[in-house]
Amino acid sequence: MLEIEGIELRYGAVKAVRDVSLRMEQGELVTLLGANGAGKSSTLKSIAGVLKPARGTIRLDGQDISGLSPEQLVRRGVAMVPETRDVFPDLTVEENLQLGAFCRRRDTRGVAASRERMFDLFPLLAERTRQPAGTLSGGQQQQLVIARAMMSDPRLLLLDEPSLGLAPVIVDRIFEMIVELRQSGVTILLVEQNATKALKISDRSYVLSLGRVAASGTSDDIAARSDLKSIYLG
Ligand SMILES: Nc1ncnc2c1ncn2[C@@H]1O[C@H](COP(=O)(O)OP(=O)(O)OP(=O)(O)O)[C@@H](O)[C@H]1O
Repeated sequence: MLEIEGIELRYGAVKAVRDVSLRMEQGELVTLLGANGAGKSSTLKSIAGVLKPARGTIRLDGQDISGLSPEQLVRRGVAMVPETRDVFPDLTVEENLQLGAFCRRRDTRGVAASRERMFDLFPLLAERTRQPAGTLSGGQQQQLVIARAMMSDPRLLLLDEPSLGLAPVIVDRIFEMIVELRQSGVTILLVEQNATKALKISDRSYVLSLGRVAASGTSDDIAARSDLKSIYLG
């Protein structure tokens, strides 16, 4: 479904990613691990069209998508939940969710079905539809940004550090929700500092170091390699 070949990503003179290649099959849950600054977020941003590769290609279903805008990519089924977890604080939970469906406004039935699906998965949001999103707790806001991304009915969901800064009990719930989303058929690329938990729920993993792939394999194999821990734990 997704093939990244030899991408280089830059912020001006800074090379954030030097040479990353990765592949994902439809329905897989893949984790990207790496210390701070390894290039994980930049890789996600390039798939979502936020950062254009200076070199290399990104293909979705065999088509080169490296020049497309974030909006074009949402229409092609790619949604990203950035690390910044930014809700629209003055808008209600309901309004935040509806904004996630901006690219399928005419599909009223489909949007209503997605909304019901998200309320099943995130019952806390169903109880708070009229509440301004800025008044939700951190864990609730994380649920809202995942649900908002899911309102575009993506086939590929990019999740950047969904557990960051949350209490352990909430982190467990977020991980359960990721597993439920995956079971519903969404392909997921997950960036996580919480390596132990991420390796437990994912099929395969890539370990990034200084903008390159240092190792890749099944998550069980990566978890068993003690030599990699110092690389991804920093
Ligand atoms: N907006 C930016 N401008 C300049 N340099 C940046 C910018 N964003 C990231 N970088 C640099 O690019 C490199 C890779 O950053 P990136 O955020 O992709 O890493 P990461 O693995 O996601 O780390 P973290 O967990 O800290 O987010 C780092 O050296 C970082 O300082």
